[in-house]
Amino acid sequence: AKARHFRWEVSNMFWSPDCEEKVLIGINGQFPGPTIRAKAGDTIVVELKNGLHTEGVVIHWHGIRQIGTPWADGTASISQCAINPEETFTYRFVVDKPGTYFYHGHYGMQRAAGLYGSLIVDVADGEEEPFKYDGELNLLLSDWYHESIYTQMVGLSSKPFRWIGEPQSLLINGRGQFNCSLAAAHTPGAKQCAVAGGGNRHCAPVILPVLPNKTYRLRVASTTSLASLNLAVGNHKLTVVEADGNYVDPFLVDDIDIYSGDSYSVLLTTNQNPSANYWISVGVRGRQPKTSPALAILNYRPNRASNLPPSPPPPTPAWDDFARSKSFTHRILGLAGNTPPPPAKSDRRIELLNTQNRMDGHIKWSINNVSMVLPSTPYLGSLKMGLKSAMPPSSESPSDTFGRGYDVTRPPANPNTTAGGNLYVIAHNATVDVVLQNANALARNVSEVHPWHLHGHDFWVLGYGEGMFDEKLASAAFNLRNPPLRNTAVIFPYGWTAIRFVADNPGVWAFHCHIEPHLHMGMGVIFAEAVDRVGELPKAAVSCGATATALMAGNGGGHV
Ligand SMILES: O=C1O[C@H]([C@@H](O)CO)C(O)=C1O
Repeated sequence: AKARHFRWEVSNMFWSPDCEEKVLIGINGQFPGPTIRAKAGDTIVVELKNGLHTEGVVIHWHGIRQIGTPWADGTASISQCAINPEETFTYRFVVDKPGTYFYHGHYGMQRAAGLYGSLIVDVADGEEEPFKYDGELNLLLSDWYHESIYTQMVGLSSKPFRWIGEPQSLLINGRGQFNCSLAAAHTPGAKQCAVAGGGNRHCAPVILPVLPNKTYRLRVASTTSLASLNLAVGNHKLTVVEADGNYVDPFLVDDIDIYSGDSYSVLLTTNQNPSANYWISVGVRGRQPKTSPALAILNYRPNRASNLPPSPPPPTPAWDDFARSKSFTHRILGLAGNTPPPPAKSDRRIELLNTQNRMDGHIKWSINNVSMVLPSTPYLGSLKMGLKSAMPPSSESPSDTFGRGYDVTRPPANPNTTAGGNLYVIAHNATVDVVLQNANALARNVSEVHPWHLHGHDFWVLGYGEGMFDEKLASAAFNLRNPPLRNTAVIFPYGWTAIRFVADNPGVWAFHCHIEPHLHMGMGVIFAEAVDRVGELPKAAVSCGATATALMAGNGGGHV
């Protein structure tokens, strides 16, 4: 294992991800940010300079558990103080497990401003993947808005509420096509996009060169702000082998659904007519699509990349065919002999009702009727140093359950909600079940998809169900034999999802809907786990707010 050093500077820059020029957040002049490639067991060291001039920044290493380094998780207000303009913070952490990961901003809505990139961990020397392939291709998927994140955030907290709407473009490796289609020949009324991006290097479509009769590992991750996606490759089937940095029991599909926060590896064999190229198409699912699919070209060499595929791009399944989405999701299972089974019993069950609510004329998302707000002093420091005053309003223990009388099939009878910290204190090494219960939103006959992401852990997905969670029926149906390990799990409209994790990683960890505006509107909770066991905190992680004041007064108590 070795240490891999990176020196990065985050800055705003002009960029044209879909050929329309906007300002986004890049790293070292690149968008998406540089790809980190490492081997399992390596230590990653990123010296991150904030070149944004007027706002803080942090970076979260999505899917990396940060075992023993909770201060490097990169969550503002939770694991560290945001890095001030012109200052540098050093992230140092071990990537202990091979897999397909990514990193992204976790302060305000900076992820949606383009602050993201890929993080790929190969097996350690001498180890082997449980499948074979000849080559590898990487696709980082995102969605893109033409309004700035500042306009979006003001809208979300305005009275009346202004929703961000659907994205203008979908991006593959940061490249999209707005107002035109690469496949205009097959898309009535569409204007043909220039194949090379009309000379604009930012939006030239992604070309993936392959050789015939080989097997490729396609790594796919989604860091969308809102969109749930579906990816298909014309004429080719896909074998799913990895989800969120964990191997799965391989299964063959025509296409994959991918929610924000998910990552997959799929194997693709180039066994089609070698004289043609093929489309890779990424479209919207789960919400009424108003965004054109993003297209990339699977380029069978030695064909020219500019030879557009002769057949139409594979269609995205109907956005509201949830039965199809569920059957895909239910097929994801742990790999026998590789994925450890979950503990047979849990010590605690936390049931979280997800509702859309009103608060003083604003629209919010609430968990057990409390909409999450974050404190000005990050939790990891304030809890470690015992500073109660640093907590957000009404951070008294939130509830482990919600009233079973709640009707999840209808808009809330009383939509009023309050703000709070949603801070759950979890005992060291406890086995915890979390049941995420979906419900009807404010509008009638609307219940949305929410992908929930847990920091600091992988969890087993024990099961999915429809309607109100029923303890007796559900726990009998839990899959304790071969559930998949993941870090992100979706709740389907009007349904519930049950997960299990072991609290074996002291720290303060966010657990939240990965849809950027939903988190911004309060859709999350915090798990504070055995903070007394956390090692000495780097000073830079606590040099703000009440922890800075305590340190100046000499009350650090040896915690930093
Ligand atoms: O949080 C959301 O708000 C809107 C809508 O519910 C209210 O305008 C929407 O589609 C969301 O996902």
